[in-house]
Order: sequence, then C-alpha cells, then structure tokens
Amino acid sequence: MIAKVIVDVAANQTDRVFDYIVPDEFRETIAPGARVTVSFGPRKVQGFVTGLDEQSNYSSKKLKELENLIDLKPPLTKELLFLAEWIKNDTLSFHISVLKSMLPAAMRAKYDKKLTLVSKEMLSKLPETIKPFFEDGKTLDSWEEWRKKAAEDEKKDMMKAVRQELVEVTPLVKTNETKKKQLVVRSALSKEELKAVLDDFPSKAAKQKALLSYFYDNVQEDVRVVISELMEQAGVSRQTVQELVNKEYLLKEEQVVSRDPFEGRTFASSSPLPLMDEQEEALTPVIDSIVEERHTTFLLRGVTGSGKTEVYMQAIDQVIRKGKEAIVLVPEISLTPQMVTRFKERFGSRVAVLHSALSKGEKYDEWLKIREGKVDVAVGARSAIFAPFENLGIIIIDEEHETSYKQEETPRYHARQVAIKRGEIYNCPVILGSATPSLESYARAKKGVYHLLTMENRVNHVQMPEVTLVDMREELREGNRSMFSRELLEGIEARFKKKEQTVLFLNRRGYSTFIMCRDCGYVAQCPHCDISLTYHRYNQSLQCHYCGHSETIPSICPECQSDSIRFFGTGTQKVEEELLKLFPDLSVIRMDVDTTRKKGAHERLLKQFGEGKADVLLGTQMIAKGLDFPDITLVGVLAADSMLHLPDFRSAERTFQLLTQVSGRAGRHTKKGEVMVQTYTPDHYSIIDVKAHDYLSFFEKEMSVRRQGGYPPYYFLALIHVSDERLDQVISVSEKIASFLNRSLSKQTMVYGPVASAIPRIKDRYRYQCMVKYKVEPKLTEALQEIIKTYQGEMARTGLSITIDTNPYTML
Ligand SMILES: Nc1ncnc2c1ncn2[C@@H]1O[C@H](COP(=O)(O)OP(=O)(O)OP(=O)(O)O)[C@@H](O)[C@H]1O
Ligand SMILES: [Zn+2]
Ligand SMILES: [Zn+2]
Repeated sequence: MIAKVIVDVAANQTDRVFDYIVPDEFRETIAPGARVTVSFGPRKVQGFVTGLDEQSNYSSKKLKELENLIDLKPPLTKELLFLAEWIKNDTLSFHISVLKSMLPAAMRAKYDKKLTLVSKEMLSKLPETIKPFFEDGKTLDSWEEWRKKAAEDEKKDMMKAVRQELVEVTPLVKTNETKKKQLVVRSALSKEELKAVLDDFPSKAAKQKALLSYFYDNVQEDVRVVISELMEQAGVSRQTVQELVNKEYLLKEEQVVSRDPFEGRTFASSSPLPLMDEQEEALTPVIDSIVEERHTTFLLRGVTGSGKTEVYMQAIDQVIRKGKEAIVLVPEISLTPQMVTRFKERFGSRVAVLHSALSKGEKYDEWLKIREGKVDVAVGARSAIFAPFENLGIIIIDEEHETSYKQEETPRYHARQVAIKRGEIYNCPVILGSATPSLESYARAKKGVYHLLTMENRVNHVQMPEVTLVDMREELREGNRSMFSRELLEGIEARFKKKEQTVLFLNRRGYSTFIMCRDCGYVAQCPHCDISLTYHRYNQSLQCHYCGHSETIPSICPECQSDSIRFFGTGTQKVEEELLKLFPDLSVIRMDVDTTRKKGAHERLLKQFGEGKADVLLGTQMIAKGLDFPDITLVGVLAADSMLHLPDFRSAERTFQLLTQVSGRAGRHTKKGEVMVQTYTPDHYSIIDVKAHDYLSFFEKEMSVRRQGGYPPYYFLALIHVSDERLDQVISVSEKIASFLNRSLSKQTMVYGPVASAIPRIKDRYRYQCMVKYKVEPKLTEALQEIIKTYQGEMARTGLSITIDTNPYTML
C-alpha cells in the first residue's frame, strides 16, 4: 500500500505529493487526512496523507516506508482535503500551508531536535562545557528543553560542535500538550472524623484550624476544591494548605481542567420569536433551499437592529431538525459574550465557539467537539470556516463586509469564497448578512449571482436614530479648538442629567498617515489618482501609493494658506482626559487595546456599561458592533474622516460601513437615539449617506467612482510584494517582474509599479510592489506561478521574499 503524502516543507520543489510505503502495522488505520511522520532527505518531517493507492509510479526500491502514523482518526475529512486543493490553486499557496491552516494551532507541528554524538571518539574533542551531556552514551533528547536551561557559553559551544559535525541533529516532531491541569484538594476525613480532629486541634496552629473548619463548614465530603480558590475563600496561604496535606488531613490531586469557557454557566433557554413580516420574507427562501437541499448564496441586507440574528437562528433551527450542521462566522471583534450567549441560549450545549481569546488548548477542545460530532453549530471567527463538519446544512457569514474575513498571510483565502465553495459541495445555502454589504457582494446580488434579501426596518418599527453632521471646520472658525464640538458636549451633558448613556467612538485606524489642514479640511491628494498621499516619515515626503508620485510636505496649506496643516492624530486616553476636565463627575469606561489586554476585560467592561455603571463608553473599533443596550441614546463619532484618507480605494466604503455600524448602536429599543458625527468633510458622499441611512445611494455613487478609477468590482486586482534587505535588489527584481508581466499578459490588462509600499521598510527590509488590474486574464495564474518559479532559488538562498495576493484587501 502506498500513501500519497504532502510533506511539511514549504518550498516549490516539495509542493507535490510524495509516495511512501505504508508499513503493515498501519494498513488498517491509515486514511486520507491523517498526519504522518516521514523521512524526507536527511530529516524527519510531518506530512498529510492525501490519498492511498495500491501501487506507485516510482520503483518500489526507491520508496521509503513512512515512519509513523500520528492520527488514528484523520483530523481532515475528505471534503476538507478537496477544499484544500481548491484553495491552493485559487490563492497560489503551498498545499502544506493550506492543510495546516485548517487545523487548530495546537495540532500544528512543533519541531524539536534530538542531539547525538556522531561517534564515541568525538567525545574527547568536545569542549568541557558540553561534555557531560554526552558522556556514557547519553543523548540530548530535547534541544528545546535543554536550551531553556543552558548557559550562554554552553549553547555557543553546542552550536560549534554542531557546525564541526561532532554532534548530529535529528529534527523531531513534538507532540503537543493539550490538557491543562490544576491542583485540587479534598478532605481525607469524613465529616465526623473532621469534627473530632477539630475538637482537639492545637490552638496555636490557628490558620490550619481555620482552614479545617472552613472545610467542615463549606465543603462536602469528596468534593474537590481548586487550591488557588480555596486560598482566596478561606483566606489562607498556600503554605497552610500544604501543612494540612503533609499531615494527611487533606489530599492533593491533579485535575484536568475542562476549558469550555462557558462550562458551568447555565443559559436560560430561548425559543424562536414570532417574526416580523420582513424577517419572514427573508427566511422563507432560505428555508426552501434548506428543504430542497439546493445551494444558493443569499445576501441579506438588513439595517442595524432589523433582527438578522433571529433570521439566522431560525434557519439554523431548520437545519438541525434535518440532522445537519451549521457554521456561523462573525468578526472576531463582535464575537462578544452577548453574541455567544444568544446562540447558547437558543441551541444549548450543542454549540462550539472558536475564537482567538481562547488558549490553543481551549480552541483544540472546541474543535474536537465538532470533529467528534458532539455539536451541531460552530460559531467563530474566520478560521471557523474550516469546522470539520461532515453534513453541513448552512453557512452564515454575519457582517460579511468585514475585511477580517480575508486572511492576510498565506494562504491568503477569503472566508466568503471558501463558504460558497463548501455550500456548493454540500448543496446547502450560504447567507451573507450585513447592514452595509461589501460593494462586491451587493453588485453580485444585483446581477442575480446572489439571491438578494432585504430588511429595511428595525424590529417593531423602532426608528433609525437621527444623525447630525457637525462641521468641525466651522467649530474652529468660531474659536473652538478642542476635539469636542459644542453640540456634542451639550448632548453628553443632557444624557448625563437624564441618566441615559453615551457611546463615544474614536477611530484609531488611519491616524498620522495623512496630512490635513485643520482650517479648511484640505487633504493632500495625488494629482493622478484621487487618492490621498501617504505621509512617509523616513524621508519626510508625501507619496502616492498607487502610481509612485512623490512630493514634499507643505508647510502651509495650498488651499487656504493656513499653517495649521499637520498630521492627524489623537488617542482615546487623551479624549478621556479632556472629557473629565470638562465634566469631572462623569464616569467613563474606556475600551481600547490598553484596557482590554487582560483576558475577560472586554466582557467585564461591557457588562459594567450594560449595568449602567458608567455614563460614557469611550472606545475604538471594538465598540462599533454588537452592542445592544437600551439606555444608549447618544452616539458620538469624534473624527469621521480619519479613515477616509487612507491610501486605499476602499476607504470611502469602510468609512460608510463603520459609521453606519456605530450609529446603529443608538436607540435600538424604546428610547429614541441620536448620532453626532464630527467631520471635516461633511459633504463627502460616504458621510452624507450615513446621515440619510441610505445604503443604496452610497452604493450607486461608490460604484461610479470604482468604474471611473478602474477598481473592484469592475476590475480584479493582484498584488505582488517584493522585499529584501538590499534596496537595489528589491528595485531590480520588482522592475523585472513588472516588465515580465507587461510582456506576458494581454494588452487590456494593466500593470502598475513598481512603487515603494506605503510602509517602505519594515524591520530593515525594503518593500516594493506591483499591481495588476484586469477584467479577464486567462494567463494570470500561469504568469504568477512563473514568477515564483523564476525566483524560488534566490528566495531559498537569500533574504529575498516575493508574496502574491490574488485578492488583496490591504494595500499597505
Ligand atoms: N421577531 C422579533 N420580535 C421581537 N424582537 C426581535 C425579533 N427579532 C429580533 N428581535 C430583537 O431585536 C433586537 C435587534 O435584533 P438583532 O440584534 O438580531 O439585529 P441585527 O439585525 O443583527 O442588528 P445589528 O446589525 O445592529 O447587529 C434584538 O434585541 C432581538 O432580540
Ligand atoms: Zn487649508
Ligand atoms: Zn497616484
């Protein structure tokens, strides 16, 4: 029997299957999708079995046996193997990188090394420092473990010995530790015995006595208590606990911790709500496609608060009743406890949650529940699209416009594309939901490629909040130099008096990347591209990220001659300070990367705000979505334009989407909501249309901008990044690539660049890029593969790196 194996060596030459003989031992258990260890050249590496065959095309003399079978039950299903191949081709990735990205990180190979002396005779040649490790035929079984404890000179000498070939290195595949353990104690005595002991316990050992009586009063027989919790509750030290363990009154044990973060929490069960008419109309065609087992991609555009989640849940209900499974993708940032709880309340324990706040082990545990068929619903961020279900009945992508669904490292897949592929494979529907669909998706829905579903009204006809645009140039003219307009301050004060709540949103993205005049709102633009110029700190210039145009930074505004032209920037901390200066009694909860770093902090802060413990919630992107609290009646956006001037053709779209999301937090229940958007460009269509809650108007205008500029969805893009420590090399390679593409691709296809990337140097590596813009380009894949082939040798030998993104979302 022959196993076809994709080995874990990410290089062009190895990006194909290799044949290995399956030893008799594994014949019964080996299956496609399982991981194996094989020897590959001089090394031992991991690999994935993608197929089995009776014979090989190679002579069996040359074939090696595979070393070990890691998985007795393959973690990857047949369907995922098929999907991996599709993604590999679609994104021009190495097969192995796709396969690895489908598994939870805990299962990804970690390599360790074993060190052995080449021969006994070499011992005398070793430096004294490392001799002891190899005496009497000893070996170093884990290089990684050893390194942690070794002294610097020992490490140095070891490396020297390796280089001198006195010591031989064998790579090892390290099995991952996935079980977390904690220490617990239980009473060794029955209650009666305990009582007896307590009665004549020496009173000078007061702490031990206190701990024993705590046990007597609070802990039932045979109940185990986590030591750290016990210390806190009984108010004793670890030493006291240990003393009782030593006296054998308490027994100490190790216990495996179950990592389900919601374990032990009970969820009130919720039942399906009677639907609003629009919800009903949206759900019906979805149910039809579930019942008829037909793949359709639905685009559900529903305004904020229209009850999209309820529609998702009722569709999932139907899927479960058919004995099938569901995947729900939500952006990492809105994977809040509020969101998860809604699903847990509806579907109980049959929900697995995959998100990045979990430890590797916790993620693995959740993944395993899916693989073992213990759950029907997987809720998670991008990578949950690979949930190893085998009978999928629906895939839902909430907030489908979010760019976090695109992975920005290899394999550069977009979860939306993968979802649709899986939907095709399983003949099941895919729902893309959003209040502000991506331009690409809405254009497809209009063309009939996706089935469009629309919900224009909020549940129970709650009104959309009233949006006011505040012109900050006007404020400045009237002498207000602070970051708050007078209107916004009045708004906050009024809410404070009425005991209602305010959300203040500060967009951190895009700060300091562009130059703006504080007097007239002028932003430096490229004369050729209608895109703001990017501030390049290293040489104090303004550059166009698309065509390479460059100019010096103006010291006075070319529009109004004011000298208030500068980079734009401020932080949440500064806002908080300013706010408290104005309203010392105001209580503010600040949510940003600094205040939410600790595990659980995000949840705790939101909970406090939800319980009305603060007047103002101040934050960045992370408060833009998912909040559903009844007392929020004012949403203030401090600087709506900050993202508008990013060097990215999607910046208007992102601005509109973000402002709409933030606005959607106001007045979702009975109290009426108001939104104040502070802006320096109140007449930009992306801001005007937020005021009017008019997605369709925005869509039309943005489409015509894209048509004129030749951007998606009218054109496809491919981005080629070249980087190296040697600038001349980067320039010469990227020029060769550009001219090669110009020669190989059809006349209608445009090749831009090379230009320096917006961040032209990262970690001492220079970065250049070329962009391909095309409508139909049958030769593209071949040409891009040719580029990789041409440079693979150089990339392996030198620090040159070339990455290709066939569907770029970040232009930096
Ligand atoms: N049919 C219904 N009857 C009563 N209440 C409903 C119904 N559907 C949804 N709701 C409630 O309306 C509120 C808003 O719904 P939901 O959060 O699902 O909206 P959404 O469209 O997902 O909003 P957003 O895009 O802003 O997140 C929730 O509190 C939800 O429980
Ligand atoms: Zn100006
Ligand atoms: Zn330009």
